[in-house]
Parts: sequence; structure tokens; C-alpha cells
Amino acid sequence: MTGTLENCLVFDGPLVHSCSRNQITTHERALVVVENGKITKVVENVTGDVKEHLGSGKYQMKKLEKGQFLCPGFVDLHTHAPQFPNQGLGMDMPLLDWLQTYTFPLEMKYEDEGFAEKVYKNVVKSTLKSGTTTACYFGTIHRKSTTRLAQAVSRMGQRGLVGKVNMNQNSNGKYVEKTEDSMKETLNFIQDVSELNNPLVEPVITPRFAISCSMDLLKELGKLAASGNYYIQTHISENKAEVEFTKEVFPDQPNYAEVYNVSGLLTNKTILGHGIYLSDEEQKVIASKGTAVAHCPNSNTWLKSGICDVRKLWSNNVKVGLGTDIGAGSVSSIIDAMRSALAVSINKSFYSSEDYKPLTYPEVFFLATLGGAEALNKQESIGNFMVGKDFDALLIDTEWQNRPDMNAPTFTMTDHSLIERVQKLIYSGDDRNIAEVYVCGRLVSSRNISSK
Ligand SMILES: Nc1nc2[nH]cnc2c(=O)[nH]1
Ligand SMILES: [Zn+2]
Repeated sequence: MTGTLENCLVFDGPLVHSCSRNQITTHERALVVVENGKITKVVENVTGDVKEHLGSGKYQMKKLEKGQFLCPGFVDLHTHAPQFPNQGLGMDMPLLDWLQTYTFPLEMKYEDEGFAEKVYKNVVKSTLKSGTTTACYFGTIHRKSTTRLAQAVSRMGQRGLVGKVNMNQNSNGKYVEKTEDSMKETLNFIQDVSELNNPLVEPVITPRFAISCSMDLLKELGKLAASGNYYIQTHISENKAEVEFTKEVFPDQPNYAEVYNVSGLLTNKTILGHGIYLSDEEQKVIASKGTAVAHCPNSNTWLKSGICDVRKLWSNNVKVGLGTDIGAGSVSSIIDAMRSALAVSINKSFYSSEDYKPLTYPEVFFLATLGGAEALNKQESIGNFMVGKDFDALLIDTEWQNRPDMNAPTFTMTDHSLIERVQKLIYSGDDRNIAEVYVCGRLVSSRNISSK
């Protein structure tokens, strides 16, 4: 090992991660060596003096306290940064009414870059605090404001995929673009993001959903995505009325997925939000393209959109991860998304055939970490603690109440096993359990520091 004190960090403590869909791998005491943001060595069963495992190089040690463990950073595959001010509003409406009543009027305000700046820096701060190390953000139709979002992501050190929204029809008459402007500003946005010169921040081609884009615009966006191998994100089959409306707008296409397929928008870098009502036939096409679905269970419950059957997507070989979908979702934490995914799946099992097996907690942990990484085709660089990957990690504290300065009702120190602590995190955890957040080895959020 050849690191120096500045760029070589060694974590010493319990470690949990997902190496396959249905099992959580735990190590009671591991050493994770991080050099220049990458994991260069993992010692799984540590006994005795750490020096025996590390050799003589210079390094900075970080010893975890009782009740703490390392876990991979969370991946949020689908959220809307401009909608954070509306979190929890209009949840009693169905999707299309909610969009008209609450969402489009709020998104129109982002014409004002100053407003965008104020909101977006707090959005990134709060998602980092929740442990989201990788986020896929929808912006608004406004290029300059969406660039502010990308700048905030870059400045605060998050790994982010950021999209300027495209929509040229079926809006409220005001929140809409001309096709030509939509394309021109998308190109300008891609240029703005490339000027950040930050490999952690990438542009995403973002047609809002089929209804709000003409076939011409969808096809232009498909061509643009192919020209630069860019990520693509949109919504699909979230709500029954939306599916019906899509059929009316695109009568020549046999189904929703085909609208995107003929536009060149289904690729192995495409993330589709929701996918509740996709037929087997559509799922097979999506799988054949390597396209992924972002499961957003909290949003699907509050807007009464429906229940996405993750097992069926998996059985058709569709890649799946989790999304918080603020503001149709009400909570911006992926811990909540894991819990919601369990809850909707358990509820579904009550009304399904007896052999329907609800999702398990190792499976939702996979969705939140390695599943999200695979959905983005980033499994070579993030998702777990394999040597060679970037160190995107969370220092989880299951006994935060017992730390000095937390000013919380305390519980006596408990003797739970490591896997029981993981259960506590998934079934009852929140931001307070996240003591530190690292992206590519950089400490980007901590109980003790605040990001700018
Ligand atoms: N949940 C959700 N679905 C959409 N479909 C089109 N736009 C949106 C949006 O902003 N949120
Ligand atoms: Zn959405």
C-alpha cells in the first residue's frame, strides 16, 4: 500500500453490502482501504493488529463505534428537484389533476434562477443528508435553472444525473416549449454540464412523459441521446388515466412502451419511472433493450396510482431500483423507499395467490444499492464495496440516541447482532441514523458539518 496521510483512509468496523439480490453480506469487522476515492483493499475477517493487514504505508484510520456500520451509498433513480417545496401537498388527487393543480404551477416559478438557486442547494443538501450518494434528478423546462441544479450537485459532491425537462404539448397552456427551443436548450444544457468538468455529474435527456411530447420531439430526443450515448429518463404507465390518454395521443402505437421504443428512447442508459401497468410484452421489450424501471412505492401509494409488481419485472429480466419521486412521493429518503417497497409488496400479497412472495428486506436493500447501480449500468463503479469501485458509502449509526450532543431520549446500549441492526435501519430508520456520507471518498455530509 502506497497511500499518503491525505489521500489514504482506512475504515475499521462492521460492514454490510449486497452482492446478490436476496442476501445481505455482513462482516463483523472489516478494513476498507480508500485511496484517491477508490476502494483498493478490503480485509474481511480482521483479527489482531490492523498493521498486520495494512503494511507500513501512511494512512488515516477511522474506527467505527459500537452500533455503527458501513453500508453502500443509496441510489435514488427518480426524483424531481423543483417539486421539493410541494412535498406532501395534493396527495389526495390522482396524477393528472395533481400535475395541473400543484406541479405545473410550481415548476413555472423556476423561470426565476434566483428562486431555483435557493431551492436546489437545499434539495441537494437534504438528499445527501438522507444518504443519497447517487441521484437522478428531473429539473424543469428552464435550462438556466436546471444548470443551477447541476452546479449545486457538483459543488456539494453528489453523484448526479440531471435533466432539463422537455414538454411541447398537453400542458396547462403556459408551461410548455416550442419543439425547436426544447431541442436547442437541451443542447445548451448538455454543454453547461460538460463545462462543470466533473465526471460525477452527467446530463440526462428528460422527456417528461409521452403525453407531454409530440412524436417529433421524442424522436429528436432519441437521436440526440444516441449521438452522445446520454442517459434518458421519463415516466411510463404510472396511472390508468395516463395510459388511456397516451393511447389517444399516440393511436398508431400498440402500447405505451412502443411510443418510446420507436423514438429510440429505450436504451441500456434509460430509466423509466413507475411501470405499474406494463404488460408482459412491454416488459420484455424493455428488458431486451437493457432499460430499467425506477420503483417509486411511496408516490404510487399517495397518488393511488397502483402497485408495481417488482417480482414480475424481475421475472421478465427488467432491471429495477428505487425512486423517491418527490413531490408525488412525500419522503426524500431511500430508507423510506425501502420500507414503502416492503409495505406495498406485503399488502399486495394479501390480495394475490398464495404463492406470491412479498419482497424481503435483503431484496429492498439490494434495490437501494446494487440494484440502483445496475439500473444505471454503473455496477462497475458503485453499488457495493468490491475492490476497484468508488467509495460511495454511509456511516450508519444505529445508536445515535446514545451519542453526546444528540439531545435525544436515550436507550440503553443494546446487544443486537449486525444483521439485526440492518433490520432496525430498514424498518425504523431515518436521516438520524446517517452519521457520515462519502462520495468517491470525499466526506460530503456529516452530522458535524454542513455542506454549502
Ligand atoms: N409522479 C410524477 N409523474 C409524472 N408524470 C409526468 N410528470 C410527472 C411528475 O412530475 N411526477
Ligand atoms: Zn416522477
